[in-house]
Amino acid sequence: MSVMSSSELLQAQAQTWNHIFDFTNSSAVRCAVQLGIPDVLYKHGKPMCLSDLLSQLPLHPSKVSSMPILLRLLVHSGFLNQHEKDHYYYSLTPASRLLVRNEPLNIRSLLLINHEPFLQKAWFELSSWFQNDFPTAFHTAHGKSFWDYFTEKPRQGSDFNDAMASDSRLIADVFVKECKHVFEGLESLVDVGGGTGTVATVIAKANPTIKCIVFDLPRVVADLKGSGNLEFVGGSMFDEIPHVNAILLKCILHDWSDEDCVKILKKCKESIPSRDKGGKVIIIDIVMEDPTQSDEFVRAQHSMDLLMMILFAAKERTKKEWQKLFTEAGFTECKITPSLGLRSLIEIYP
Ligand SMILES: C[S@@+](CC[C@H](N)C(=O)[O-])C[C@H]1O[C@@H](n2cnc3c(N)ncnc32)[C@H](O)[C@@H]1O
Ligand SMILES: COc1cc(O)c2c(=O)c(O)c(-c3ccc(O)c(O)c3)oc2c1
Repeated sequence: MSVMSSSELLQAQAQTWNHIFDFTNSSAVRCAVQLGIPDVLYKHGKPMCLSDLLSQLPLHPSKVSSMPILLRLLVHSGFLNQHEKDHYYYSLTPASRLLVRNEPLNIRSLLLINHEPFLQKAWFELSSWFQNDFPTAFHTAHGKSFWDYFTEKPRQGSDFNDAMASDSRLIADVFVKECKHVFEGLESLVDVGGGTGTVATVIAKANPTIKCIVFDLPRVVADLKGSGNLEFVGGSMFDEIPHVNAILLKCILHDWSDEDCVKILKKCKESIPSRDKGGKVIIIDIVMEDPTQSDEFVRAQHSMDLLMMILFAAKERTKKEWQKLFTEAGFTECKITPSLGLRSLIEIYP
C-alpha cells in the first residue's frame, strides 16, 4: 500500500466499498417492490410527489421519515426517476416498470427468487465449494442437486417455475414477433425443458398450424393440461425426446456440463429429421464475449454465468465453445443471431 498516494488510496477505498455493497441495491429494490412502490407509481400514471407517495405506502408512522433514504438510493441507481419541481416527484424507469405487479411482462418473481434463502445459502457456500469435492455450491449447501431439491420442496420448485415463466413471457413475446422466420415450414415443435409451457403457449397461439409439445420432468408437467395445438409430455431429455420437426432449448444447455450438453444434443438429433426435411434445433441462450454487446448486457451475462456455476457447475458459453459442442454432437451448421437481448437465437442443423 505504501506505493499508493493518499488520493489513490481513498479512491481505492471508495471502489472497494462499492464492490462490498453491490448487493445493497438488490436488497433496496426488493424492499421497494415488497412495499409496492412501483405499483403505486404505476397506478398514479404520472410523476408523484413524495408526500402523496408516502401516504399510499403501507408504512408504520414511525418509519415514514426513513423512506427518502431508500428512495434516494433507488434514484441514484436508476431504478426510479426523480423530477425536481418545488418538491421531489418520483416516477418509474423502464427497469422498475418491469417489476410492477399489473405489468403483463413483469419479472417480479425473478427478483423474489433471487432473495430466497435456499438460493442465498448456495451463494454463501461458494468459497467452500472451491475447496471441497461436492459437485456444486448448491450441493454443498443442500446435499443434493438443484433439480432433486425441488422434488422434496415443491413450493420452492413452483417459485422457480414461476420465475422462469416470467423470464419466458418477456422473451417469448419478442421471439414470436421478431423471429417469425424460425417457424416457417414447421409442422411440429417440442420445447424441451419447457417448464410450465410459457414459451410454447405463445408459439402455439402465434402458429396455429404447428403442433407444439412441452416436454419436461414428469413432476413439472403432471398437472398441466394442453389444449388445441399444445400438449404436455413428461419424461427426461436424457432418455427420449418426442419426434418432431424442430426442437427448442431455451435456457437448458447453460445448466449442463459440456459432456451432458453433447448427450442432450445427440438425443435431440435422434428426434428430428434431416436438414432437407426441415429438421433443426433452436437454442435460446447467452453467447459470451460478443464484442457487440453493451457493458450493461455483459454485466448481466457474467452474473448469469456465475449463477450457472453455483447451481450446476455449468456456464455460459462463447461462440467457439458453442460450435465445439455442436460439432461433437454431429450437427453440421450453426446460425447465431443476437436478436434476443441478453440471449442469442442459435439455430443448428443436422
Ligand atoms: C432453467 S429451466 C428452463 C425452463 C424454460 N425452458 C424456460 O426458459 O423458461 C430448465 C428446465 O429443465 C427442466 N429439466 C431438468 N432436467 C430435465 C430433464 N432431465 N429432462 C427434461 N427437462 C428437464 C427443468 O424442470 C426446468 O423446467
Ligand atoms: C435475473 O435474475 C435471476 C435471479 C435468480 O435468482 C435466478 C435463479 O435463481 C435461477 O435459478 C435462474 C436460472 C436457473 C437456471 C436456468 O437455466 C436459468 O436460465 C435461470 O435465474 C435467475 C435469474
